[in-house]
Amino acid sequence: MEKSSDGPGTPAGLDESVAAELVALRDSIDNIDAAVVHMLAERFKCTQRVGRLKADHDLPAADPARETRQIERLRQLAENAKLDPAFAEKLLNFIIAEVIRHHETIAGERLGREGARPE
Ligand SMILES: O=C(O)C(=O)C[C@]1(C(=O)O)C=C[C@@H](O)C=C1
Repeated sequence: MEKSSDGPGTPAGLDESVAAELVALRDSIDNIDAAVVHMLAERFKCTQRVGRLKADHDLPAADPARETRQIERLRQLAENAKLDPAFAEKLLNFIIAEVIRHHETIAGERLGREGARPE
């Protein structure tokens, strides 16, 4: 049987059909990862606008009631999609924590500019 000895990232000595399947699966993973990055970039564009809106109107960075609804909704979506709901919740919390950090930075920058402004 033919053995694959090269190919980027495929172990030497791997059966060719196995190597081909691995490459095909990794192609799909790369496409999915690219989609995730683009989706996240779009989400952060939205949340940066939310952050500016909140800073302009003196609203708190975090909205725990909204987060509770998002987590409930995402857990349900995950369950329907056969994805571990606990993982979905952890991922959303991770993203939201970063968003809140951005909101706080924006609010801090606004405050800094106001403080520097002559009365
Ligand atoms: O919807 C908001 O108020 C946001 O600031 C966005 C967002 C989110 O990333 O989804 C982030 C922080 C809030 O606690 C809730 C939700």
